[in-house]
Amino acid sequence: MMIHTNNYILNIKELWDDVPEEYLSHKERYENAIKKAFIVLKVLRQLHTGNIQITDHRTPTNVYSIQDGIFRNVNPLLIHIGLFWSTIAAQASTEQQAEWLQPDSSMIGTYVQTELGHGSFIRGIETTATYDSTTDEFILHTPRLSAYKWWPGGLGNTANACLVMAQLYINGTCHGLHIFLAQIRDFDTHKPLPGIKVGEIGPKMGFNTADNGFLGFDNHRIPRTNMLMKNVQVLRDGTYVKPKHDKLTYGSMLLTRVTLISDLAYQLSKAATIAVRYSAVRRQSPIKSNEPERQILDFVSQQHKLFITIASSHVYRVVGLWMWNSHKRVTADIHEGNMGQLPELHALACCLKAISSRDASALVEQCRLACGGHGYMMASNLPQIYAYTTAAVTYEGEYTVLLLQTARYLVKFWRLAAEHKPLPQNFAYFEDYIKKNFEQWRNSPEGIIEGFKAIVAGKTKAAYDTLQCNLRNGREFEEAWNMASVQLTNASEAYARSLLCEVFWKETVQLSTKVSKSLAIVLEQLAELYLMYWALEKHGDLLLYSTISRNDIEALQSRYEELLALIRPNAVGLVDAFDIRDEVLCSTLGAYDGRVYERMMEEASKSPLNEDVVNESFHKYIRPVTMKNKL
Ligand SMILES: CCCCC/C=C\C/C=C\C/C=C\C/C=C\C/C=C/C(=O)SCCNC(=O)CCNC(=O)[C@H](O)C(C)(C)COP(=O)(O)OP(=O)(O)OC[C@H]1O[C@@H](n2cnc3c(N)ncnc32)[C@H](O)[C@@H]1OP(=O)(O)O
Ligand SMILES: Cc1cc2nc3c(=O)[nH]c(=O)nc-3n(C[C@H](O)[C@H](O)[C@H](O)COP(=O)(O)OP(=O)(O)OC[C@H]3O[C@@H](n4cnc5c(N)ncnc54)[C@H](O)[C@@H]3O)c2cc1C
Repeated sequence: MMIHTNNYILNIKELWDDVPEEYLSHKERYENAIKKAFIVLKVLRQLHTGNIQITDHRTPTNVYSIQDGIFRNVNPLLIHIGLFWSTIAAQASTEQQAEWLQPDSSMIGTYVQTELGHGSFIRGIETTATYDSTTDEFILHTPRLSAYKWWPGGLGNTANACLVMAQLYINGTCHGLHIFLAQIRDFDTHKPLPGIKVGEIGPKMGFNTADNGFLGFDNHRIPRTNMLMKNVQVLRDGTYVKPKHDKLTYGSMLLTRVTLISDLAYQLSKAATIAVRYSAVRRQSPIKSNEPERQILDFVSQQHKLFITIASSHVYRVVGLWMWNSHKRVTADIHEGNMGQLPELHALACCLKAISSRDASALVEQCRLACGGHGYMMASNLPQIYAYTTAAVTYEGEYTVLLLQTARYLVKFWRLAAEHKPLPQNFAYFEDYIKKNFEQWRNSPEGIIEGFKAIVAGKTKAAYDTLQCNLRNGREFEEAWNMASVQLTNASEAYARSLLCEVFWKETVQLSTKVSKSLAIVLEQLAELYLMYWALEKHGDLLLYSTISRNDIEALQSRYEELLALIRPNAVGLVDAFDIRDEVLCSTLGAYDGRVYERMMEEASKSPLNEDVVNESFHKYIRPVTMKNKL
């Protein structure tokens, strides 16, 4: 069958709600979401097996973006689709993949890593997998309360299998963290298997249909062949065959961090679409007293809040794709046994995941605030987008913890520079900074990119010097590192920003040669706006570390304001170009037709509190008090 994905899914009636999700209980929300999740899964399986084919020349990610509208919240199978299968595909041996990756598999899985006691510091994970050579099995065990798995999406009620991260023990020796496939519920009855304690963790700020769960093992046995064995093996006699790189087990986190950048770009484009369209409809106060009230989008301060969101969505789309391609390249190298590029990819993924999630949540919140009171309504969908987006600052590696990973990488290169050892080309600017080869400031995108590199060098130097000073004062390395950690994270943040500016600008300039002149102008305006915005935000750092002057900053400010005015006529067109359907935006404020007030009234009429003209609580609680006062 040939289908157009959007039309096909939009026509599946059971996927679309009559009653807004906010009015459902926690349990009803899950039940509603799981019903839809299995309809979506069926479509994905049909696409995968080729039973249905799409005519819109896009990938299953098309289904992925539509599902934001279907669920409004989160698909409880997100981790099953996004992490369970991909981890098996990346880390299981060919034989294991042949057995487990069947399209008609009974397994509904999840990725079970975090514990009550440990999330960031995964070496501290306490769940054990002990090899029993007499039975050729691993024994999974939760030794204490803090070792209970806690958080995995889909675990609470849905999953019957999972990939568990546990400490591998063979003959009393701990070989560190490894991944094991464990069945946890009966495929037929769905009851937890003996030795499994599993449940749901309760309501959260967002992700309330994600079915996050807890899990404990009481000496639960699984076959030896259930350890994921592509990169590392345990043989029948208990021989341990080491991986080529001991962090290959962390590959799923790396991949998800890369994927997330594009997902956050999409969340930003949704928030920008809602806020810009609303700002074109909403009129509030005249600019000159004798004129009619103006669209709030005409206020330059409103443009300042919104155009950076449009630009940032483009930045993260471009950089997300750039990282995706790097990931593909590095993975191909790893297949060939070459691990050389893995540390760089990890360092980039860590800081870009950290900054993209932090930027995205701050900008989504900015869009919500830019919609005034109406942005506070759930029916605007901005609170839900915020709750979804801000979770990404924490999951798949907490913000600060990831920035500190990138800092390790920067400090290594700074040490090389300080010791006058050869540096890779992309860190040659460290040497320039040490030799004080400062470029004359240029008020241009290229000048700003150079300025940001100077900030990275200056902040890395400051952090490195503090680290060395702490060491000289007799601190041990880890303690000295902790004492310098504020400066180290600052250096990482600056590094991420310089990468974002450089990649976005270069990719935009290249893209501009392939599109019409009028489109190229707008794309370059957006890219320039992004660079100017951040140069102004970080002008203090530029004054500290580059050759910028006060006059240069004033000129940047003028150019920035000029860019806001240039982008204003295209603002609505730019968000329309994100091409997000009303069914996905789910927003009274952001629909294409601009019927904001009508939609708000229509949504309000769905409130159960409007079902009765007089709510029965009046008779129970209000009237006895108010009537008594009258007497
Ligand atoms: C229809 C289609 C659907 C498609 C859907 C597709 C995608 C989904 C898109 C978006 C997902 C959206 C929503 C998902 C929602 C929720 C999912 C959430 C899941 C989770 O949160 S899973 C749990 C994640 N947990 C973490 O991330 C923990 C963070 N901690 C760590 O990663 C590590 O502990 C650490 C902080 C990196 C340190 O590790 P540790 O073992 O202590 O390391 P050290 O011994 O200190 O050594 C560091 C050393 O190792 C290098 N290193 C560390 N990690 C890696 C790595 N991943 N790769 C390569 N190298 C690594 C590091 O560089 C150090 O090297 P040195 O040379 O400096 O020593
Ligand atoms: C919505 C959501 C979905 C999730 N889904 C899953 C899932 O499917 N599977 C799964 O396994 N997990 C999942 N998680 C768990 C998630 O991966 C962890 O919450 C995350 O890795 C952070 O770990 P933590 O909660 O232990 O935070 P902590 O590490 O306890 O962080 C708390 C604070 O301590 C600081 N801190 C910690 N260590 C350091 C350090 N070394 N240096 C400096 N500061 C430090 C942090 O910066 C932070 O400020 C999910 C979490 C959320 C919120």
